[in-house]
Amino acid sequence: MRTGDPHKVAQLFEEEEDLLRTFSLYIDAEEKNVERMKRILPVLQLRTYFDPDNPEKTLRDPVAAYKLLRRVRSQWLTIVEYTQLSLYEVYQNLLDYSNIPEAEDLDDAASELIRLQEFYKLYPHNITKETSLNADEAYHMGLVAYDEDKFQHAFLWFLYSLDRLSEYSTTTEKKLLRFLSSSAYHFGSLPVAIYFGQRLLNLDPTNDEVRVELSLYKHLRFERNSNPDIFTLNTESNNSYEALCRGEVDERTSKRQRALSCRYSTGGGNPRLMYAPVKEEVEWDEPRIIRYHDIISDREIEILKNISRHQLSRSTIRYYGVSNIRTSQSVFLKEDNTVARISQNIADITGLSVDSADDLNVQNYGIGGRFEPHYDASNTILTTVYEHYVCKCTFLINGSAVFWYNLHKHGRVDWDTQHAGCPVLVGNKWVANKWFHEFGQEFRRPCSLSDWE
Ligand SMILES: O=C(O)CCC(=O)C(=O)O
Ligand SMILES: [Fe+2]
Repeated sequence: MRTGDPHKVAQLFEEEEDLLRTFSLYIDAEEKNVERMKRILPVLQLRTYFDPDNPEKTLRDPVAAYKLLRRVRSQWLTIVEYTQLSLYEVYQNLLDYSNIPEAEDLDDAASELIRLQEFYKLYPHNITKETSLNADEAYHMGLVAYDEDKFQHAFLWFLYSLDRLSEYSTTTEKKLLRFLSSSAYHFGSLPVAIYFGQRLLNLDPTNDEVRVELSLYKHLRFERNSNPDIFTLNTESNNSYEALCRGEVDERTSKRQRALSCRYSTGGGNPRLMYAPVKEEVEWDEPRIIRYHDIISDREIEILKNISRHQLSRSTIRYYGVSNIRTSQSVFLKEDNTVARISQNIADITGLSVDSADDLNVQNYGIGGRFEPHYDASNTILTTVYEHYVCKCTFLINGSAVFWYNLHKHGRVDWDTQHAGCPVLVGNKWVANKWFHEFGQEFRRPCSLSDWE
């Protein structure tokens, strides 16, 4: 179960409510049953009282034996009847059918959080500003990071946990110190490993294992000269996609952007746009990326979301199917009034024919949802209508669309059109894509033999 799937998370809320409600019903039913059983017990006891027999007599007297047999059988039947009224089994079945997160689901959710932390270079205190974690929860985060060999993140989570340790915590200072020391060691930060190892030894002086480890770390300290700073996340970027998502746009980009322009466009004199020209902004020169502002209203966005919500299924990518490269849910919408109006609007603005285009594709990304760098082109031209989207050139703008050609006029792929959907950090993101095909545009975007177009 991914926490990034908004639908599943909403379901879990219902599940939690059901669980507590049925538990309360079950307790009421059991309580009634226990009362009933308590009432029948003295009745059964009374029968033996009024019908006393001693063992020797019963052994001698066949009538007494017969009466005893009858009585015991009747008691047994009563007990069976009363205990069968218990709802225990029914309730157990109910529990079996409920969709409760498994231990692996918790690990997956923690793992997703850690991925986001890595991606956006977030410390535990950054990611827990809104919702803090207690010592046990933070300890679990640390364990998952540790298992994935992400020792710096593990260390920072164990430290966070240590800070929040209380009398209610299940995890202990000893456990945390042990993991802090060991994470620091694996990260290569020996002085820190020694510091926490020493603290642990002070707390637990008879622990020989710790003593041995500590002397190993001390020994190694003199052999190794680099001691990376485990407290500070490395913000130097090695991956431009991640850096762009974090908003670390370089100076060159912003200079280039300042030169770009903004205007009202009528789509080359399209009558439908004469009185309501569209705000057109050139956001990038090569490839030419144009943003159309306010081309979809909040109301239309709501309609698209409502139509799509129940039809969404996990997005796929060509040749791979379902993949972690693209973790959204999506649907190609059949034309209804709103969808048709949006398509027509896109056609008017771009001057392209929508007849050969794909249906409007609506995508929803939950927390952590992303589409890693890719090309859309296999003879397509892309328009994206979106909410909450960070692209190469700019930040999210609700209700606007960006447009670019994935293909040169000479028909080959423009390799500069690689793009991505950054992992969602809070809330969820909706976008809509309209992919045009090269065929059908012969007269609107004629091809060219020039290598420069
Ligand atoms: O979700 C995004 O922001 C990008 C979507 C995209 O590139 C695609 O679906 O091809
Ligand atoms: Fe794409």
